Amino acid sequence: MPKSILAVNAGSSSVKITFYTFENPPRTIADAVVSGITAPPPKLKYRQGDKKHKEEIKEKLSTPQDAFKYLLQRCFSDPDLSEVASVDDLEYICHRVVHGGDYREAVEINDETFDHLKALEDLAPLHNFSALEIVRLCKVELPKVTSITFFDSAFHKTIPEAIRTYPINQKIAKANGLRKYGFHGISYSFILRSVAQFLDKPIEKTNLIVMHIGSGASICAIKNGESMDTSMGLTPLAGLPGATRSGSIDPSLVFHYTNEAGKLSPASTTEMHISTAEEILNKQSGWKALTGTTDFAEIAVENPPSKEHQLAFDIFIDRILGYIGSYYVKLNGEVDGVVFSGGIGEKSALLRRTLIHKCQCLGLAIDDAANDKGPGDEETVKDISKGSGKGPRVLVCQTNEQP
Ligand SMILES: Nc1ncnc2c1ncn2[C@@H]1O[C@H](COP(=O)(O)OP(=O)(O)O)[C@@H](O)[C@H]1O
Ligand SMILES: CC(=O)OP(=O)(O)O
Ligand SMILES: [Mg+2]
Repeated sequence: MPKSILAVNAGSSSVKITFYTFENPPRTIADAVVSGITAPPPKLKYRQGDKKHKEEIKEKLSTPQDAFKYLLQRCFSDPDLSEVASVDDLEYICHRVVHGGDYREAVEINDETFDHLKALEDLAPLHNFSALEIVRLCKVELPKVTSITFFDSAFHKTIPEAIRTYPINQKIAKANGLRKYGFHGISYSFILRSVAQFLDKPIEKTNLIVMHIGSGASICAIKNGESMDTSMGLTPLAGLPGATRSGSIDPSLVFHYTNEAGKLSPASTTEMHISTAEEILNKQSGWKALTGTTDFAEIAVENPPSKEHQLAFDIFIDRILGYIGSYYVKLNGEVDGVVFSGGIGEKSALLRRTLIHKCQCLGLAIDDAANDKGPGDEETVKDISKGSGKGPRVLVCQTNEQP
């Protein structure tokens, strides 16, 4: 039987896997996702051709590794999924790894590259740890299958020096790799390809402002088909707030918040070192700190249940607006499209409407009916703009972060 490719994406609140045929172009065989790992009970969604299935998971799955094992087990034991009945049916496993440091392209995992990625973990412990644990699990439990890691940061290798450099001592910056890397790049490159095709423009002539807004949220300015700026930085903490992340704040704030900022947080393990400051700003901030929920669907509602919910919504809108304005200017007003993607961007008509109404001065407008309807299941890109077709299009893109 022909072999398959397994793609894995361990996000902050979900693990998604997709099986593809090993051919060019690959065809999707099945995909499955466990979501709600940080807001139990976890939920399973499964799709194979026309067959769709949703359920609440009874088992306790508290880590992405648990979720990955659960997903693999489910798929291998599904009698309808005869193409992938066991490990022997897999040719490659492609892993999404958030932080690739100076790697500009994908790499095959061997002892040397794995060790290099482990060393990088200090820069992004909260984001690389889960994915690398899954890479390690595959190395040990599925040793015959080649693992390839694809990096979120690689798409942003084109960001110019003046944008990627922090104004700090450059000797220290270079020695410690302290610069803007940027993330969500697998998603941005999928969106760029899909939107350029939708607009019938060559990729290298396409200029976009793209929002990838989910539990982790970022925004990217794409000029002539290349990333020119993005809101995340050295780590995914910078820029927009998220489910549990503060986003950009005054860096001094953390020393006023606690005098233990530099100490190791209790969440650290022998393998993963996180400072108390990183723990607070990455895990105890964002919507969760403001409202108690990590689920933006409870916040983005017409009549929010509390004024804190309204405040969380208003803060998010304010921060996104700041970047749209800045990127519009950096792109010299030559913008083909403003694109919404990620769990919130794809599903919240209210957020899209609120935001675009505040961007009228840039010539952006949406068709309320098209916006309320959102994209259909099989629709990768949907145009929700109003008007003659002049000025930037407002689009929703159902992104695919599977490497
Ligand atoms: N209808 C909705 N309105 C607003 N937010 C939503 C809606 N549906 C899902 N979301 C939010 O999308 C986020 C998850 O986005 P996703 O991109 O899948 O996350 P991750 O960063 O884990 O990959 C969650 O905060 C979820 O609450
Ligand atoms: C880079 C990042 O923030 O990823 P996620 O959205 O999966 O948390
Ligand atoms: Mg995500």
